Amino acid sequence: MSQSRKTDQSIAFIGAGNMASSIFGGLIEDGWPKDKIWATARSEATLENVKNQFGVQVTRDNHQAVRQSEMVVLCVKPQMMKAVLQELAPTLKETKPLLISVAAGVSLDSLQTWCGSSLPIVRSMPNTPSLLRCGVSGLFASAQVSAEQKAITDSIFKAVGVTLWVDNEALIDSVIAVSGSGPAYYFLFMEAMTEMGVKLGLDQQTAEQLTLQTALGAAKMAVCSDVDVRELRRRVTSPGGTTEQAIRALQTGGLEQLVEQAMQAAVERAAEMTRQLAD
Ligand SMILES: NC(=O)C1=CN([C@@H]2O[C@H](COP(=O)(O)OP(=O)(O)OC[C@H]3O[C@@H](n4cnc5c(N)ncnc54)[C@H](OP(=O)(O)O)[C@@H]3O)[C@@H](O)[C@H]2O)C=CC1
Ligand SMILES: O=C(O)[C@@H]1CCC=N1
Repeated sequence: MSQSRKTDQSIAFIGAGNMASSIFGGLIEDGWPKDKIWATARSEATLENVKNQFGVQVTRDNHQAVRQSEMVVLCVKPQMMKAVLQELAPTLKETKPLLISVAAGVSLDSLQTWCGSSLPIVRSMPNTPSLLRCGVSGLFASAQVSAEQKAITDSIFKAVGVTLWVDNEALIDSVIAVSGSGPAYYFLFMEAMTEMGVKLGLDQQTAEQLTLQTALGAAKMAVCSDVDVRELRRRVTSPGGTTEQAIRALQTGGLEQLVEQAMQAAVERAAEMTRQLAD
């Protein structure tokens, strides 16, 4: 269990979808007591699923969850955030919890305005591998967040992976482009490799297993090795061999430029959402 965490504190997740369940699933794996985790959602179906799968406390009443908790993790869609916070404002004013938002494209200024009182707020950008405690989260704290609250926030996200603090809020959009959205880029690559494996005559299951185990092995090597990924790639690429031809096809097809365009598009969308959602 993580050392700096105060296990007597309760934590409320407002929204119990993909990201919230990835985080509280990881927290439970890390030994966080289930009875100190609250999750809310709109539908009974979501709450029932979450209760059955994770055994956390559930309610459709956001106020009830917030009243029970010292920390509130906001895990609704960016477009829902304003309505949720404005509705919760009186309770937040009364209980003054630490707020942690996971939403892409919602600024600290907007969050502060919508909750109607000056609260300590952390913006986080985790990713879904948090469910397996293999996540990575970028974090940025508002000026009101104390050193102790920063340490607790850090321990929450460390329970589900690696944490990195950025010193400028705008960099959260860069974190989104790299690691928040990043798992989807790799999944797309895996989809394409599996599909081509099938076209090359392998059955679906074999193609998929070869692809996934290769992705896992490559990621593990990249993380564990003491040489960089360029060198790891060089070691696979025998001069005059097969990999050289495959890499040449990827590079002449514009892979690097495509990655740049994709990540730029993610950053631009985050900035656009920030402008659209602010008022
Ligand atoms: N998915 C990802 O990889 C990442 C997502 N994020 C951020 O996480 C946030 C959530 O995304 P994600 O988990 O994918 O979305 P989901 O749609 O999976 O989850 C949203 C949840 O919010 C609940 N909800 C909606 N309205 C309310 C309300 N008024 N009160 C309480 N709960 C409510 C929904 O309830 P119900 O189930 O009943 O509809 C649902 O459980 C977003 O802001 C996103 O930017 C950040 C990093 C990565
Ligand atoms: O696609 C999104 O907007 C969210 C944020 C990062 C990953 N999913």
